[in-house]
Amino acid sequence: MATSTLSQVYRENPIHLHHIIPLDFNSVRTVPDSHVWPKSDDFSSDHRLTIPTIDLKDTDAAKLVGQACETWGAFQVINHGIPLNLLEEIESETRRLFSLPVETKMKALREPEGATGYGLPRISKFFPKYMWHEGFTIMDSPADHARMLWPNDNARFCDVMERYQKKMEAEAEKLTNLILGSLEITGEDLNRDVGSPFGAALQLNSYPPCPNPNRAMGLAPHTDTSLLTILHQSALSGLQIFKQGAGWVSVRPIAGALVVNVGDLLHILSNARFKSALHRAVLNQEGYHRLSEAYFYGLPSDCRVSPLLKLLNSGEKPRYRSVTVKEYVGIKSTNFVEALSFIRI
Ligand SMILES: O=C(O)CCC(=O)C(=O)O
Ligand SMILES: [Fe+2]
Repeated sequence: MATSTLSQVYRENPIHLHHIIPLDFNSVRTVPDSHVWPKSDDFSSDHRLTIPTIDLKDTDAAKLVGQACETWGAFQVINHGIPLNLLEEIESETRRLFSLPVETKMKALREPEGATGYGLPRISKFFPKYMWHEGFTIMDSPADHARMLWPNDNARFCDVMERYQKKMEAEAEKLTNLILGSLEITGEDLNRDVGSPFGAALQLNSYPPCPNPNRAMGLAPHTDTSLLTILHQSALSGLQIFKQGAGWVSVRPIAGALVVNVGDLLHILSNARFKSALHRAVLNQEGYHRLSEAYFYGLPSDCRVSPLLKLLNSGEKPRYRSVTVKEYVGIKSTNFVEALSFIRI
């Protein structure tokens, strides 16, 4: 297998254990002070505005995804070709994992310098308060951690995760070609500039029922360090995208749809034509357990990214200097949402 994009870099940027171990969410009746976020933050989003939903069978799909990436940095897709029963399977295996007793989940805890396994979101270290979130990260095969969770009964989990990653890889490649196609850039142009193959990670997210969802944060605002991210969310709203001039906008769950968002790497390659979407997840108000599965489609750590040659040849001035993925992930792991401005020309 190709080296995973992030695993080497994470090894060089270890995280302290207290930023890895999630709370035992079942054992608390009130939100502990460590998890209370400032009241001033408004978690609601009551306007009707939302990201576009694009039918991939539409003959105009390339144009529509291009527009959505320019104006929102995110959109939903239907008729994407991922079988509905696979979406149901990934959700039910995600639920099975997070429903395990906390002592069992702790057996698969991510190592301080590791990239995969159970734990808090990596972005926790940037915030003074903890998030109401537990996650499980997979790169390539989940077998090692799955064996710690289910010593004798992990075949189904591994099978679903592996099939899902394969389908997502093909879907992500198709979407990347469609998005770049809207700029008349082909897969070959991309390969010439950045090389291949791609690197990826699958992140399972769990937002347990919260005694006071208005004072706790599911997943704090961030952009993804991917080319693009494909997210499947359970039938509960929670994901919000920040839109300049409008504020936080909710992404309504549509049964069978997938959410796609532009990550920082595509932002750089497109010379900021496509915007990496600032997004967050708020908690369910009715006390339901929300789940999501995010597939990060990125580039291996030694790839060099800069605005694509074809754009520059057409007269655009580069807005970002060239960086390796490894270097960019390092910049992001210290500067977080400011990372792009550190490489701006
Ligand atoms: O759960 C969600 O809706 C968002 C997840 C997300 O942004 C992520 O995993 O990076
Ligand atoms: Fe994200």
